Amino acid sequence: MQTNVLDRARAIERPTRDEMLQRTFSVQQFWSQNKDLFKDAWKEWEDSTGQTAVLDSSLYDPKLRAAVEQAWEDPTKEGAVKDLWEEVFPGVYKTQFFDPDRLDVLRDYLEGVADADIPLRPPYGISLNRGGAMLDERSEGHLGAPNFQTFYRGLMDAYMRPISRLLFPDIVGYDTQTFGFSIQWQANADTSLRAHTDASSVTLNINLNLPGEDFSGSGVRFVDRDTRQVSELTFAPGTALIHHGSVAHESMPITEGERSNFVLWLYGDDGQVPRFGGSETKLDPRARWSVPTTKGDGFAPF
Ligand SMILES: O=C(O)CCC(=O)C(=O)O
Ligand SMILES: [Fe+2]
Repeated sequence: MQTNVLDRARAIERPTRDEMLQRTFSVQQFWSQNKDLFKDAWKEWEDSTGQTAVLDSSLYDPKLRAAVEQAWEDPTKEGAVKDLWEEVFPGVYKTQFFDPDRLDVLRDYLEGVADADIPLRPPYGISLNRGGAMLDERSEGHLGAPNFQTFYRGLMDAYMRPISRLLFPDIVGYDTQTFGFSIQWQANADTSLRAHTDASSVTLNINLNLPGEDFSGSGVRFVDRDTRQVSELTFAPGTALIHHGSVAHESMPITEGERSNFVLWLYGDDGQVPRFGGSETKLDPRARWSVPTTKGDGFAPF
């Protein structure tokens, strides 16, 4: 009997939590063998469910969006983008990234994604985050819905890369490749993450909590390698932190409620990241506000 790809994807037997936690070879095989099926299923899901939520630029904070759009039109005005970021710890900047009043659109969409019941691969980097999903098309089991992928691409190309180049000039040239995942911290489930650095040039960490969707704990503690200064930073709905992947950080335990974030990475071809204390390329603003022609290399850090 002929069944459609969506039904086939939904019916497929999935790896157990235990297998995922143990990272058995069969789990890896599951994602690689069903790659094309899941890709087709996401397309069919989007077409057949008449997804009405449109993920577009209206999700961004209006001030950030206006400044970024102006910089794309006239890169000499990029200073207005930089001015929106506050250095809240040495080498860590914060801004209002998404509009808190529009976040429900994104969250409703992500709920629809979960309800689609197409297998999604949780990030198993430093520790398995069972409520999260891989976002970049380089990752097997990623959120492959075309509408989401268009939004994600715009976020990386139109926002993250030029902003990163502006705040961290040394990452220029180490920014061709994109990677991303969502995470969810929840009391009594996945609650924290030990101190680590990211294998990225730059990490953009955006909070997706809705206004009033409160949580306790779950700050991110940063450590300055020169001074050993330690600060715990907290997220309000739609705010983002951006930092070199080399800045050590640790997610403190969540004790109440939930916290959802997008964690987005840039790095160079072959996983290259800038050398600490390396030289900075002087870039013409026009070069900063551009998209590299290099293709994704298909390599996934985890
Ligand atoms: O808890 C956070 O928001 C940070 C997560 C993080 O550092 C990571 O997933 O690499
Ligand atoms: Fe991290």
